[in-house]
Amino acid sequence: MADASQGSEFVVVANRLPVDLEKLPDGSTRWKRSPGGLVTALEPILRANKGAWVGWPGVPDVDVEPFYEDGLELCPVGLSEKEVADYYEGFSNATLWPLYHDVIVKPVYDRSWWNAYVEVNRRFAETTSKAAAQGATVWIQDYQLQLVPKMLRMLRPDLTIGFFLHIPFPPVELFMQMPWRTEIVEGLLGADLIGFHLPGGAQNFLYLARRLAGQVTSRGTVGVRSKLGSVQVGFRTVRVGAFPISIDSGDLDEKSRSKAVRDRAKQIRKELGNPKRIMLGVDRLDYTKGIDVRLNAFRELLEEDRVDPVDNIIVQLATPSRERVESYKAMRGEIEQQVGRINGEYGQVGHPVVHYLHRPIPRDDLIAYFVAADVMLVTPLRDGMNLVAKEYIASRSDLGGSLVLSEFTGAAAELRQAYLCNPHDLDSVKDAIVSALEQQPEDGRRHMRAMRRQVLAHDVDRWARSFLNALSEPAEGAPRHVHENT
Ligand SMILES: Nc1ncnc2c1ncn2[C@@H]1O[C@H](COP(=O)(O)OP(=O)(O)O)[C@@H](O)[C@H]1O
Ligand SMILES: O=P(O)(O)OC[C@H]1O[C@H](O[C@H]2O[C@H](CO)[C@@H](O)[C@H](O)[C@H]2O)[C@H](O)[C@@H](O)[C@@H]1O
Repeated sequence: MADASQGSEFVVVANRLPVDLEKLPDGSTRWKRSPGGLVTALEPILRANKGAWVGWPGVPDVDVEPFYEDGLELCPVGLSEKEVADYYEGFSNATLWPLYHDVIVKPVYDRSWWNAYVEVNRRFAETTSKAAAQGATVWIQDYQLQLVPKMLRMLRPDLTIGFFLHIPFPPVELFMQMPWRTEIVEGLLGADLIGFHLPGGAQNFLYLARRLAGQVTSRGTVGVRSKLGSVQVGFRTVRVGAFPISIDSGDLDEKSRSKAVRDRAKQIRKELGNPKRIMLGVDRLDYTKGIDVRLNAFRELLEEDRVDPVDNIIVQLATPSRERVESYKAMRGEIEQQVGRINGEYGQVGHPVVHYLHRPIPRDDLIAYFVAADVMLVTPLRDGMNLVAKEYIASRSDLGGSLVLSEFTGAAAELRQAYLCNPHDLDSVKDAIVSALEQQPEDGRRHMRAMRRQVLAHDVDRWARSFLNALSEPAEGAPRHVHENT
């Protein structure tokens, strides 16, 4: 820590540090960038605020002291092999993740996973309590740490505590399945401000806080009364609002104009055999992302002769994710089978129609892929925001390309000029793909210009400032509960 005796004035707390420790075959280790949009969004904010980041170093059974990496102050929370299995893979990603993403796969409710979740949340709260200076601002991130706000408040009542949920907050009918629903709502209510991507999530939470308040009161613990935009917890007011996250759009815009990225984009097209149209998917390999949906839509379009396999190809870049969770293992197998089937039926020797990579791509290379792609395919069944859609738009400084975007992403609330589709309706996805492929250049430029205005004006810095400004306002201040587009 910068000054261990005093702690930091600003602390971000997230399940993962922005870097993961990688163990190499020769036994040595190195730090590499962590996967996912949360890290993409928060890293520039922490750099700008010169704060500390509390998180897990990404591998089990390592004990690392606080350290500096590339100018960031990092405070690791170690997890044992069993805690990774029960807290991260189990309760976070086989219980909460599917429950909060519309139960696309069935959530597993397991008491020993819940116990591990409570224990690890306690450890995060304790580490944060030591890292934060007197009166500091602490910003807790995401579903893995929903109990930390209350635990931290009990340890350090002097702190200002914000919480942001990066995934959808489910409607009451789904959330009520959760055996530990009251504990989770009470955990979140330890914060001064709770942020969601969209007003719908904030409304769902307010409704639940109100509903579960009855149970809390009747059990004789703290009474909670909610109104639009805020919840009264004893003498404290907890504010609840919508803050749609974004990206460092200026940086992507600038990089996309560089000669190096332009040249690499041309080289990518050449490497792919200079097809007429390149469609691109970029995702963590997650069942929420609808990678199977876009592949099915493409296969049917080829089958129906609506798309020519010589002229049109898909590149799917998929970062490995949560590989030991059963539903992720199964999905990987299914997607790889789909890719094999489409290539077997429609590819030529040396000319597949689906190019699939199961690995993370270096950042600059990724921007070059965005620049090279005629159509970006973003088809999640459910997604809190989806930063990839915004990254594609920010990278199209040439006003080229078009975006096929699922209505079930947070990004769809802002990117209204995309070819919107319902991923549960394959015809809708197929029609959106065909419209995007056949888009007239002048229409494309108009759509792209409008979407770029939105993404460039609403960048990650603005997101963080609006959340942190609201957090620093006195609790009596007007409740924030508006999406900037609504
Ligand atoms: N194959 C990949 N290689 C490199 N980066 C990737 C890859 N897939 C996704 N990413 C990055 O990870 C982040 C994903 O964020 P987002 O779309 O919000 O979804 P999530 O956080 O659920 O993974 C983006 O910054 C994106 O560029
Ligand atoms: O840490 P992992 O288990 O490897 O997962 C990576 C991250 O995935 C999720 O990202 C979400 O945050 C994005 C930014 O707000 C948002 O655009 C996206 O819709 C979400 O899915 C997860 O919420 C993070 O905690 C993970 O770090």
